[in-house]
Amino acid sequence: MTDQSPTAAHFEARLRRIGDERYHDKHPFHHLLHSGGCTMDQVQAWVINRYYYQSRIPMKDAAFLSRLDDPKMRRIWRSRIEDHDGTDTHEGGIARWLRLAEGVGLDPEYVSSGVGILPATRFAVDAYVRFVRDEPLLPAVASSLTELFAPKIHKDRIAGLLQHYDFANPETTAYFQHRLTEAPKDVAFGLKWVLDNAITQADQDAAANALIFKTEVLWAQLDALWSAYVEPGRIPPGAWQPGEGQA
Ligand SMILES: O=C(O)c1cc(C(=O)O)c2c(n1)C(=O)C(=O)c1cc(C(=O)O)[nH]c1-2
Repeated sequence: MTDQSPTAAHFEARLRRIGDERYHDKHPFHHLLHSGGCTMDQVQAWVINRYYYQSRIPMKDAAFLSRLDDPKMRRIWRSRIEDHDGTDTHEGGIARWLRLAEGVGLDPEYVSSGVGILPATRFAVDAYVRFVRDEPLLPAVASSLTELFAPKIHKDRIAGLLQHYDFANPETTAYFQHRLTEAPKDVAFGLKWVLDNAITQADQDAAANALIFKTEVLWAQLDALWSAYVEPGRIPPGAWQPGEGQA
């Protein structure tokens, strides 16, 4: 925590508590994945579905950017889009995710087509894009603050994948390695902005509720994955069937 008023410190602690209680690092699917317990079908299902989240992140950031009238804030925020889409000289997160897809045996064209995404994943991710597009700026920024809690899960994931799965190597885990520097940069700006702009109790409640909403967007995706591909293994009509989309 930085130098701040007691009210801001109290509010920041409230936001961090939401992560302690609700972030998706506590979901059993992540425990299964990071401890080496996933079958390759389950890993592939995760890579396919999580790609949909990845692919929508720069779209939600573009929607957010279009609402900003401050050029300084637009300049800061647009780096998030470049982190995912890349630039002429730097590869972005989407390309890195597709290398992970290839590494686990999937056809990257199948993965990027969006075919076979679980319905609940699509609904949750689309709800996040709409939330950021339509809600006031304060909750829109606050909803990105789950990234406060992401570096720990990315570190756990890199270590867990490297230890337990043959497909894991510096190339296939590069996506997570890059997020270790990208996410803290984003969140340093986002957290300060939220703390500076959430003045009233109603503002703070709106920001906290936005963060809770986002933890639910993440949790719902893993619940969907679990029910389709772990237990009871009920794959919804139209969703990916193991064996489809192979490289
Ligand atoms: O692997 C993860 O657990 C995880 C979580 C989150 C998150 O907390 O929303 C993001 C990411 N990864 C991520 O890689 C990423 O680029 C990202 C962007 C955002 C966002 O809300 O703008 N969250 C996340």
